[in-house]
Amino acid sequence: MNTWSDTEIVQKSWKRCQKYGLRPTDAVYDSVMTGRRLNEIIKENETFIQHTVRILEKLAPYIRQSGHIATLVSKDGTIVHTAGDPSFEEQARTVHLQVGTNWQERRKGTNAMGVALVEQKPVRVHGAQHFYVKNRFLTCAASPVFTPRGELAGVINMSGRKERFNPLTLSLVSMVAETLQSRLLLEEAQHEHVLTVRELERTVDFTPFPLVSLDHERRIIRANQAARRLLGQDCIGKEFKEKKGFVVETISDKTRKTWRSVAVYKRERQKKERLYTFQDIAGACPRIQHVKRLAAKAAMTDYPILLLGESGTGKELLAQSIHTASPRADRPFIAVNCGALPDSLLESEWFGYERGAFTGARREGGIGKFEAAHLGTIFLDEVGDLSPRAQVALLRVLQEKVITRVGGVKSRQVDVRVVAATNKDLLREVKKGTFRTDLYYRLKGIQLSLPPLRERSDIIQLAETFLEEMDYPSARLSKEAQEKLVSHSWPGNVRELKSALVQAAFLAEGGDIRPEHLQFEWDHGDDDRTDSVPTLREVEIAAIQRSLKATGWNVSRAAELLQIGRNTLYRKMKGYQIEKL
Ligand SMILES: Nc1ncnc2c1ncn2[C@@H]1O[C@H](COP(=O)(O)OP(=O)(O)OP(=O)(O)O)[C@@H](O)[C@H]1O
Repeated sequence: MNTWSDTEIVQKSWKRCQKYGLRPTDAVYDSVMTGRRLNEIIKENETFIQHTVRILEKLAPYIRQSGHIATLVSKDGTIVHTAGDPSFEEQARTVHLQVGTNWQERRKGTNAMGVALVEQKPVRVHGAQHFYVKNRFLTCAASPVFTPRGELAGVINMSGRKERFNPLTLSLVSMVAETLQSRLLLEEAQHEHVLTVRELERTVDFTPFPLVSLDHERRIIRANQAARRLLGQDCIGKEFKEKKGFVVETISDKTRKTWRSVAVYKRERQKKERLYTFQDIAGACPRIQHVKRLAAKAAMTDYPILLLGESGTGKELLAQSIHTASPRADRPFIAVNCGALPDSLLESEWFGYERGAFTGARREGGIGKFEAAHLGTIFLDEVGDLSPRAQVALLRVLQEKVITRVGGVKSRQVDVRVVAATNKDLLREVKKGTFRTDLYYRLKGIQLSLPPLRERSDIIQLAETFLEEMDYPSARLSKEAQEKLVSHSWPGNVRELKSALVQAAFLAEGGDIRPEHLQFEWDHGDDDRTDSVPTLREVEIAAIQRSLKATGWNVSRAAELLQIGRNTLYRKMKGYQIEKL
């Protein structure tokens, strides 16, 4: 700061003082604040004072030798701390250069502390530049201090007798001010850091995925609740041992010198496109084991297989597993939904069509399901729902092993292995005359029946296996939840079980699954009134319509909501004549 600008700043200050009505020769009115009010101000400036004390301690020998005292001033002008030459302190008191006095320009006229508060820059006021005559024995230099957010925190000042003037004092107060600012900034950064860590800890505790932070020696420094449940409540500080499902990722700072790791629980999701194998069929129940054994044997033959079982018992899963275990494994597996097909589309869908076969047909013609399955396996799902016409068509292709595309004349050989499935009692349909006897025997080379879930002895193990495979690995079944699972009637079988567990694991938020987390679609409790009971048909129609409306008529998603198979839904829609308007 040069003398010229000092002079200019001082002149401006004098003008302000005159405007306030101050006169240089007047007695200065000082009220020295003490007691509670002073304590309050000191408390407000606590951090500021603590940092100043530490810095001034280092400068104490110089300040003492220079015959000055240093003062720290709050942003409202009150001196909140002093340090320096005791011999000068006494004289300083004559003008109340002491803790508790306010040195605002308005009160004490032009002075370095007051002017620095107004101008918010470093300033020197020497001897006669002071407005009040009484203060003219002083030489003072002051610098403002700002908070990390750029707000004025106060002023640091050094005052001495004018004979002890030293041009470097202004630089010194500026340096002290800068050091103070750095300390305030550092402290704020530390606070921020602590807050960020706490915020992070709270947030990660709410995620059901286990998350662990490790130091550079792979010791656990943080673990969320889900991880603590998995690794033990006392895992902090212990060495992290590789655990199945955890993937460790290393994080380093910019210098690449400091680093730590996070261990995230990531169970690889099954690839959707992959066909199921026998390994995917979970269950320790002797009945399911028996079916698996027979199916594995049957896979090696070329006999047709008929799978029987309620909806959601795993018929398609078993059909795919038979294919993948068979010599045809590297050939196509084509699934055909027999219930979903109107008679008018049957032939073109199954046998294909030649170009120009019908209006709207693709130019190049289309390949049918049987041709697509050539040398592989065709899975005829919901085969019990075939119309009489479709039954005839199927019987023919099974007998002759040739197909003719719609609009074509050429016969084509097809070599397919047939696996059919139904949730109907096919023999009863045969007896009723709704299913052809000859077709029944064609399909029933080897018959396998899948047990309904309520008759299986491994519901709990099955549920635990599914939970393990899910994205909520820490969810465990409480005793009471296990009892609820076992006593449920499982109309939707394994599909319903899976869906109920996804919902339960989600509701449990990483904790144990309790009975109230298990919600079954048809579980509405007891209602004793008989007059308002809707018929099952009404309930079904309403549920189907609601699910279709909710999913914008996406049949697959509606079926998921209803926890029934897509095929079953199609069948029900057909039966109840539910159509999109
Ligand atoms: N034993 C099992 N192990 C693992 N998952 C199973 C098992 N049984 C069934 N599932 C699962 O249950 C769901 C329903 O199985 P799938 O579609 O094979 O039944 P479905 O009997 O063909 O049903 P629908 O007759 O309604 O078509 C699928 O998600 C399947 O993976």
